[in-house]
Amino acid sequence: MGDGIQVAKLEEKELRLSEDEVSHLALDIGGSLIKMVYFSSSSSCSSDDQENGFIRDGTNGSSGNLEYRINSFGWSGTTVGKKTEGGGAFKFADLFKEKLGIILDKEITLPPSLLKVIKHSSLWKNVSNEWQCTVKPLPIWTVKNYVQIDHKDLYPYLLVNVGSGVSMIKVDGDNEFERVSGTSVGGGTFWGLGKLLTKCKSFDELLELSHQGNNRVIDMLVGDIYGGTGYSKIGLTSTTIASSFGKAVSENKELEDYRTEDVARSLLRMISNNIGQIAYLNALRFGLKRIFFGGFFIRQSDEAFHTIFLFRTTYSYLTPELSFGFRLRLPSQAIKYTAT
Ligand SMILES: Nc1ncnc2c1ncn2[C@@H]1O[C@H](COP(=O)(O)OP(=O)(O)OP(=O)(O)O)[C@@H](O)[C@H]1O
Ligand SMILES: CC(C)(CO)[C@@H](O)C(=O)NCCC(=O)O
Repeated sequence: MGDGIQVAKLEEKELRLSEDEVSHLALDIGGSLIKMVYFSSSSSCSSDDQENGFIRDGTNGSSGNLEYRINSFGWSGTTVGKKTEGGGAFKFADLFKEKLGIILDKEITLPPSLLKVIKHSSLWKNVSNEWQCTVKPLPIWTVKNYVQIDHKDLYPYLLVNVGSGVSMIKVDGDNEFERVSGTSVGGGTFWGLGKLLTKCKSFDELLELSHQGNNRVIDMLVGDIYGGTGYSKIGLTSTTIASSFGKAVSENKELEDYRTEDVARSLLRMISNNIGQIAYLNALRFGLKRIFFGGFFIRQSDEAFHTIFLFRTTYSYLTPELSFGFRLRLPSQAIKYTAT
């Protein structure tokens, strides 16, 4: 049996791997999450994964308590190929060496690894132009299409990696790229601020809460300012958010008086909108026609991605030629949202 790719769930449990089981190990130690992939000869993974050469789902523990995890790591292989990415590969290199006797082969995730992923043909190979489905419950963005990406017409594009923070990279060719922008208001902001505001214990809980909320309870909308008319003259709709959390200014309420669901929803919309806007402006800045979004923040949340896409639909009259909103969800396909 050939090598298989295993995705390990670190969770809160100790993970024990032996050299016999693992031929290669790769870690991506980010600001919020550790992603781990290992190649095993005793494979029980699906043929699909082996064929694609990608992991199906690599969400693992948070990187906050990595020191504890390294100390309790039962594996001490030295001959295994060990590849690490992300800022943590640098930060924790000494700890890996001291505690585990492992010298890390470091690579900065952004952008070389991600670029390889985008270029990799298997990412797009099952993509169909015809496939469509209805996205609920968001009436404006009702159609999403899987799209075929022409590899010969890939560049230039903007890569927006939404992790703890957000990096925006202009990619001009196979190995030609430049980090052109970023924002500290990203996935870590949603998780961190959301935790403080709602007392949620986990990201999943916070995300789930946000799906049940109504942002209009706290956000000030254009219609709240203009009333029924007038806003169309400045190219806005009554439901566009004029000011995130703006209603809280004039209402005589404390945080506890708002439903945590609504707080979480406003936060998600605020952060996603901001990312959409900055991505959009950077695409305009460099005349880029295509934007890819990656990172675990949008991977996990359709709502976040929809909100980013909404930004595009709101301002589509400005740049009709811009293809906005290709989502990277490994190993599945790119999804393009189309306004109806
Ligand atoms: N199960 C999850 N647990 C925690 N955060 C999650 C989860 N799923 C998605 N996220 C979101 O993904 C973000 C982390 O994304 P990602 O793993 O791409 O970045 P990172 O590599 O940790 O950070 P960076 O690249 O900025 O160093 C979190 O801040 C959170 O918003
Ligand atoms: C620091 C990184 C690159 C770590 O991946 C990321 O979290 C990021 O791009 N933060 C935003 C930094 C800024 O541009 O303000």
